[in-house]
Amino acid sequence: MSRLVVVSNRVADPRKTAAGGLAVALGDALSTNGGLWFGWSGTIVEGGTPGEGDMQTQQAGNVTLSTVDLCREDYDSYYLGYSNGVLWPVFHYRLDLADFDAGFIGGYRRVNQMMARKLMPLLRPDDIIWVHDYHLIPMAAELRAMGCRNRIGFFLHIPLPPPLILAAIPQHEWLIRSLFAYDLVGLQSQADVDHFSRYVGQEAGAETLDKHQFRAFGRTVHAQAFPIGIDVDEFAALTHGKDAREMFDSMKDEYSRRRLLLGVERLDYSKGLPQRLRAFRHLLQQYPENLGSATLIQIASPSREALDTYSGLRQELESLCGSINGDYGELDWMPVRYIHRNVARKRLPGLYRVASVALVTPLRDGMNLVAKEFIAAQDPADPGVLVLSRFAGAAEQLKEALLVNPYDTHGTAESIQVALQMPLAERQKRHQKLLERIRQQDVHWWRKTFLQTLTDMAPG
Ligand SMILES: O=P(O)(O)OC[C@H]1O[C@H](O[C@H]2O[C@H](CO)[C@@H](O)[C@H](O)[C@H]2O)[C@H](O)[C@@H](O)[C@@H]1O
Ligand SMILES: O=c1ccn([C@@H]2O[C@H](COP(=O)(O)OP(=O)(O)O)[C@@H](O)[C@H]2O)c(=O)[nH]1
Repeated sequence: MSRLVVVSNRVADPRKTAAGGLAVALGDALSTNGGLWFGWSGTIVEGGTPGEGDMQTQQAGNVTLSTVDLCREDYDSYYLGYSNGVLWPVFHYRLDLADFDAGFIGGYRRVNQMMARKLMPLLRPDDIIWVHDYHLIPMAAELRAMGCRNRIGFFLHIPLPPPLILAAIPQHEWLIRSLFAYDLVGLQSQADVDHFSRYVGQEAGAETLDKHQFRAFGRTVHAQAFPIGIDVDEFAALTHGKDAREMFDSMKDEYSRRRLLLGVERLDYSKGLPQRLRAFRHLLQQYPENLGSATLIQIASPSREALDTYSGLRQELESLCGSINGDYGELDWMPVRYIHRNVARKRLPGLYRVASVALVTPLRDGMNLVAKEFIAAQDPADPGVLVLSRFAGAAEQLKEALLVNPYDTHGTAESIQVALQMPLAERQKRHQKLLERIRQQDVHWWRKTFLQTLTDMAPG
């Protein structure tokens, strides 16, 4: 059997819990059959040389972790600058937040070249290589230029926007041409595949060979949706673990008297947090029976804080939470409990299970694993209700959630009220169907279908 080599910006010990959907899913994918996980170490070296970085290797069970340090200049231009200052906002349809500083692209290319140079000697001829996410789009092209003939697949964890939004990136043509160095390109949703198909047709004159095969730049690439999932059984088991039980026991008394609404995410502008808080304020104003009862716990874990857009968002959010508590709070009840810290993943199931309603209302999201974790953690006899943005990748699958438009404050507040009032029989029916869906396409399905499709392909 071929060895699996996973390449991603974030690398995490699969035996430990990690925040961020990508690290969690890849840890799971690798620990099934073992392999090599290669990427950034998370270390930033002050005063180091651009394009250079020390490499460390360690063994974590059956997974070898090989990671490379980045110098400050590379981190600033590759990670903060191009990946999270250009690609992240544009791919999430936020041209207004992009910083098209011409200096960033040099660092992005330099780090991709360095990563390819460091990875090349570690590769064996029959390795299957699986590259992840927007940080590393040119990785296959760099490896091919160094003579790599292995099968290489790519998975984009974030949305792919429509052609005219993508075309705002000065290097859009080069980025998409780079994707044709892969044998297989995986996307989260059918909407993303449609955008890819339209882009390559309109901007690159690609020939569509069949619904998955596109020919351009002298190469054929296979592009298909592989919606990422979670390990449902592992997550359900976590729900009965010591940490989750402690969390559940400490909360259940209070929330048997009140109603808990829950939001869990990185503090990111793609997650629609200010819009959600405005909808919650509207709920309290419009449906006063919720006063003294409905409580929103909002966990917003720190993320990419060196970028101004993220620190500005934090201020906006804190001001909104403060004003809702100031306007509606009582001595014995505060409507919003806001936590700007990461909560350990093993404790989250206890919180999910106490909640009557989960608010997963991103403005755009590649998938959103929190939505799936919430479903997995519910008690089927008395399940909570998922309020889900129609703009999350997960909405293509989770049709029995209450789908909302997060830009519509009134409509979202009304749906939250419907969720709070939903009769038990309807909650059970919706939950049963949602659970079936996340079981059908879980993280094992995701790994197996992607890798089987890649393995079955003749190397290009
Ligand atoms: O590595 P960070 O900069 O700290 O950010 C964390 C991760 O955020 C993004 O996650 C995405 O992947 C999830 C799993 O497929 C998906 O459910 C979610 O919708 C995406 O936002 C990012 O794509 C990862 O590269 C980051 O590691
Ligand atoms: O305080 C937190 C916040 C989030 N997460 C985990 O981080 C992942 C977030 O993945 P998602 O796909 O929802 O969004 P992303 O952050 O990857 O954009 C999920 O597994 C969450 O359980 C966590 O462990 N602690």
